This record gives sequence, structure tokens and C-alpha cells, in this order.
Amino acid sequence: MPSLDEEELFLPSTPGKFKDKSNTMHRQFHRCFASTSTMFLWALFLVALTASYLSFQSFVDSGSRYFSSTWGGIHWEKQVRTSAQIHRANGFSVLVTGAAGFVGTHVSLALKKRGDGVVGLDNFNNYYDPSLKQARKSLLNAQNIFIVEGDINDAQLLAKLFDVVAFTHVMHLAAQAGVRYAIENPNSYVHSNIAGLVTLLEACKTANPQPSIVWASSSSVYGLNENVPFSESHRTDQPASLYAATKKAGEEITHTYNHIYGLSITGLRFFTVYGPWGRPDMAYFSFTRNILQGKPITVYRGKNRVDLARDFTYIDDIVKGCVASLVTAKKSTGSGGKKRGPAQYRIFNLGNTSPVTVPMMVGILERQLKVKAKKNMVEMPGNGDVPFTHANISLARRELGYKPTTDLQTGLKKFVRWYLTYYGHNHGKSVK
Ligand SMILES: O=C(O)[C@H]1O[C@H](OP(=O)(O)OP(=O)(O)OC[C@H]2O[C@@H](n3ccc(=O)[nH]c3=O)[C@H](O)[C@@H]2O)[C@H](O)[C@@H](O)[C@H]1O
Repeated sequence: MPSLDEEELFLPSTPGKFKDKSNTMHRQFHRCFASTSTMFLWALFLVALTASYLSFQSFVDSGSRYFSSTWGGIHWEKQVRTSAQIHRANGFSVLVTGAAGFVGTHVSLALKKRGDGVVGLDNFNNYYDPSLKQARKSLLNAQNIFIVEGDINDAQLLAKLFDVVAFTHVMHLAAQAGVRYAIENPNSYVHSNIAGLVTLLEACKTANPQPSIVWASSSSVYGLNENVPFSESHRTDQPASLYAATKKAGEEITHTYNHIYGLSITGLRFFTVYGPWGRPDMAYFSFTRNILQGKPITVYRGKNRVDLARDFTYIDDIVKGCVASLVTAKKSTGSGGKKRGPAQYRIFNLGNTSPVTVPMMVGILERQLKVKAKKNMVEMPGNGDVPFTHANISLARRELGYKPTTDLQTGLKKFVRWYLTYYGHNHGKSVK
């Protein structure tokens, strides 16, 4: 129960009502004290309210960070810094996007082995079995490579990464891959290969120092070009798939950032890369799984029953091309978001220069697996495929010293060995 005095404090004074004069002084003191403490409480309340409003605002502003990512904090920053540490003279500190992807994993390991600092970034999406990405991540972690879980569309995360580490290079391999999946999910290509690329370039252009950028374009940019072998000087304005169109757009977008902001850019047109730890959505991988499980495979054929062919390129050759691109990349010339001089802009084919037909590839797998494939020969559906690819690699040979050394037979042997070790001989185990 409140005391009378306390009660009075909250009662309206009634004019003309008798008041005990002996208590006046005491009451005035009490009233004065009480009103000061009320004001103090109100002030405290307002301060608390403002503080909660401001922290709620920053919570909302950084939306994606709090709702979908796990980055940030002192411990996280320490892990990023440690992973970026360089362990050789004149080494690089490289941000590898798509590090838990097929090419990203291999390039990250190769860089770390050289003594470069590597920080990975990957969103671990479920385009294909995420457990394979997690396994690649474990492989990287075992080599002290830290993988940040986040998206290249997260500008705040990128700004934070460049704030924590002065990356010398960015190896940008995060992308929505796959030629035929673009029919099913076109927006995922725009999200990663266009919007994500721009967000990344914005972060790179603002970073101080600006990093040199090497990124994955694709052989698919040659589209309907029939001039063989495909040379960098050939036309690339006839894409056959949305995937190809977004990679071509990437080449134009990177050129713009090179031109306006002085970013050093190298685009690599990869030709059907395969090998251990590969992508389960690719033909050689899914064929292996189906052959082992006794399921049929669908082999596409071109017009007039012509076999399709690819310039299949082994992962170790691609890695050498990536590392050589980083090594020969000149520094970006901009600073403070402004260009200070012309910067390097390059595009290279990274292929194998010896196309193999898809039925021949299946034949190699049959021999390696010692199982006959159940083949359904089907006319190539009009869903983005091109009949053949064949790289002219003269430019990469001259500028990068790029020289592929693994033929399809040798490369698939290594792939099959890995596949059987990873998935076991349990053919029933399904991967997407
Ligand atoms: O160089 C690239 O830039 C691209 O290479 C890769 O695309 P592709 O060359 O199309 O590889 P991939 O799907 O393995 O099909 C190989 C062959 O098998 C045929 N194929 C395919 C599937 C099938 O079920 N049947 C079939 O015959 C198919 O018609 C084709 O002839 C990457 O996936 C892509 O992300 C991009 O990097």
C-alpha cells in the first residue's frame, strides 16, 4: 500500500480544501524531490526508447545480415584475418568467391599451398547437393582456409570483408552454373551472375586498395558461333542460353568497371571443366552415378544424328590457368572509388584444345567403371545447348604460359577413382 503522502502525489489538488500547515515544508520538499525523480525516470525512459529505436533501425537496415547470415563479431574477424595471412614473400591475399564450389575449392587449395592467404566466400545454395559443398568446406578448413558463409549480393558483408582485409586479389568464381537449368530458374542466373557480380564490383571499386580481379566467364559465350576453334576475337553476340547471356553480360559489365574505375580485370572462358570434387549436375558426373546405379542415361545428339562434342578440360589445368592469371594480373589503378589511369583488361579461353564427343566420353566411363551404360539417344532439345565447343588457347599460352596436359581418358580415371572413394561402391546412394 502506498503511504498517504505518496498517494497525495498522484491526487489532483482541490482548491479551497484544508491543508495541515505543520506539514507544508515537509510536503514541499517531498513534492520537489518526487517531481525531480519523476523527471529523471521519464528522461531515462526516453533515452532507453531512443536507444532501442536506433538499434532496431540498424537491425532492420542490416536485414539480410541478421536474418540469413552468420558473419560478424570479433571471433569471426579474427578467423578472416588469420586465413588471409600471407606465408611467402610477395604473396597475395585472395578473396575466393564460390570457394565451396568445384573450381573454387581447387583454386583455394592451390593458392594456400603456394603460401598465399585465402578467404573463401560461399552461400552454400542447394542448386546441387549441399553436403558435397560442406565436404569441400571441410577439406578447405583442414588446410586452414576459412570460408565465410554469405552471398555476393550482401554489400554489407563485402564491405566488412574489405574492411578487415586489404585483399590484393579477388578470384570470383561464385555463379549460377549450368546451361539447361536456366529454363527452369532464369532468375537465379540474374541474381548471381548479374546482380551479384555488380555488387561485388561495387565493393572492389570502393576498396582501398582496389584488388585485381580474375573471374569465371564461360565457353558458352561463343553461342552459335561456328568458327572453330573458338578464339577470343570471335563474335560472342549470339548466346544460346540465358546462362551464356549472363556470362556475356558479365564480360561487358566488368569492362565498364575497368573503364570507369580502373579495376584490373581478367575474364576466363572455362571449357566444360571436370574432375574430382566436380559438379553433380554435369553430364560426366550424373552419367557415372546412373551407370553405377544401373539407370539409363540420356545422350543428346545434334541435327542429322551428329554427335555433340565438348572441349572437356581437366580441373588441374584450369587451376594452373587461374593461378597464372592472378600472378600476371596488374594492379588496379583506382583509389577512393576513382580511376587514376588505364587498367588491364583481359579475356582468355581456358580449354583443352581437343574436343571429344559425348558418346566417346560415355565409352571412357564404361571402361573405367567396368559397367555398360544403358543409353537413350535423344535429339538435342532446344534448351540452350550448343553442338560443340573447341578452344583456341594461343592467347592464354602466350600471356599466361597456359598448357593443358591432361587428356579426357586420364582425367576421367582420376575422377572415377575419387567418385568411388567419396561415394563408395554403394551405387544406391543418391546425389542430386
Ligand atoms: O563450358 C562451359 O562454359 C559450360 O560447361 C558446362 O556445360 P556443358 O558443356 O553443357 O556441360 P554438361 O552439362 O556436362 O554437358 C556436356 C555434354 O553432355 C551433353 N548432355 C548433357 C546432359 C545429358 O543428360 N545428356 C547429354 O548428352 C550436353 O548436351 C553436352 O554436350 C557447365 O555445366 C557450364 O556450367 C559451363 O561452365
